[in-house]
Amino acid sequence: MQKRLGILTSGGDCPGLNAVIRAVVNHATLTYDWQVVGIPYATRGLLERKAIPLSIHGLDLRGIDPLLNMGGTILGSINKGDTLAHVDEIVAGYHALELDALIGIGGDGSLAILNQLQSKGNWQFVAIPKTIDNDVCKTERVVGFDTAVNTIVDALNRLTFTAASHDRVMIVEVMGRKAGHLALQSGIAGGADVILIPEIPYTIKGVCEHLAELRDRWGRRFAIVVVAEGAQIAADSSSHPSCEKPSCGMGQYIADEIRRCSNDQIDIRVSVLGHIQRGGIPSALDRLIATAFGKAAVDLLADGQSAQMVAWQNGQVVAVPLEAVLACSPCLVDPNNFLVQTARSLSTYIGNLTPAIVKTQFNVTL
Ligand SMILES: Nc1ncnc2c1ncn2[C@@H]1O[C@H](COP(=O)(O)OP(=O)(O)O)[C@@H](O)[C@H]1O
Ligand SMILES: O=P(O)(O)OC[C@H]1O[C@](O)(COP(=O)(O)O)[C@@H](O)[C@@H]1O
Ligand SMILES: [Mg+2]
Repeated sequence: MQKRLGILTSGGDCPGLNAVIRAVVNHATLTYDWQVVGIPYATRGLLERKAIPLSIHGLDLRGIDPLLNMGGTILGSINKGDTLAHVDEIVAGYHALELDALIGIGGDGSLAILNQLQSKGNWQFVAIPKTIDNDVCKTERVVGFDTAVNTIVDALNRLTFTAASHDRVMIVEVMGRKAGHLALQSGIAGGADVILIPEIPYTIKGVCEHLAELRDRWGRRFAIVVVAEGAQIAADSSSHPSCEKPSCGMGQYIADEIRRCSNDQIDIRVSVLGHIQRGGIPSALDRLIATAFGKAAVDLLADGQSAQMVAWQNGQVVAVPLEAVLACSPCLVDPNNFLVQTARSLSTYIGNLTPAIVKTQFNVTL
């Protein structure tokens, strides 16, 4: 019997979502002869009982398929709303739309919501991880992260030479309220001198001493500081911004503090990259991950499986129970991991690793 498969995108958008949709529609249609419908605006589409038929030729009637390299999501997405107050209606929406199965593409927050709905509704459901925060656990790769890292590195490339030309310190604020993967990986790849992430508290003294050392010992009169929007200061400080929402002013705060500790002797500029990090054409790697994940999700449904997430592990795409993923998400940067050590090996300042942090957050001994 022909299956009717729904697909939705949930949470913050990221590059590569349309490439997933393309892969799912193609594989489900061509290999299994299923009908695929898109559910607009995530769970809101289920609530409002909306489904859009999706064809393998994408949007263009001349047969051009723009989905592989188009940013955003043609289905729309939401990352706010009282979804869990409408569980029964959303669950009923799946059945009213006569879906036989659903693929949900989302980050840790979306997957937690979708998991509750699927277990209540007895849906056949498979998840595909996407997030520029890279904080979904049990998978080495997610859709969207690689493009966001490349976007930041591109910005760092540009900022380095203008910083050097004017002997300036450039502060670059990137996304990441709780997870610092984006700041850490782009900071290393972009040659940052200072990387501040939520998982490893920093001190202003540490930042200022490092900038002074660069100048006095190595003759470097410019520097690049990458700061995650949710970076944490080590000592309690009433003036330190907390990041409950995007654009919390972390870059500006650090700029003001460096000015203070240098007696205004350092020329500083701040760039807040903001939603530029979420947009753009997906990288080749993100298209590859998106396509492999889309195919694998369809195969899992064809195999009768449910409540699973497709994951990239040891170079293979595998299925992991959604419950197991949610039990350990969000996945934060382990302050002792090899990338942190790599940054330290270049004498990048990356905060102060204390035994207490390692013990309380990650339960490992120094
Ligand atoms: N269907 C939804 N309804 C309401 N809020 C949602 C929904 N999906 C996700 N969210 C919220 O949006 C935020 C981001 O979602 P998430 O899936 O983690 O995406 P990402 O981290 O990639 O931006 C989370 O706080 C989550 O709870
Ligand atoms: O698009 P919005 O609503 O401004 O959200 C921006 C936030 O989305 C994210 O990409 C995902 O964050 P969460 O999963 O923690 O909600 C953050 O890095 C960023 O702070
Ligand atoms: Mg998230």
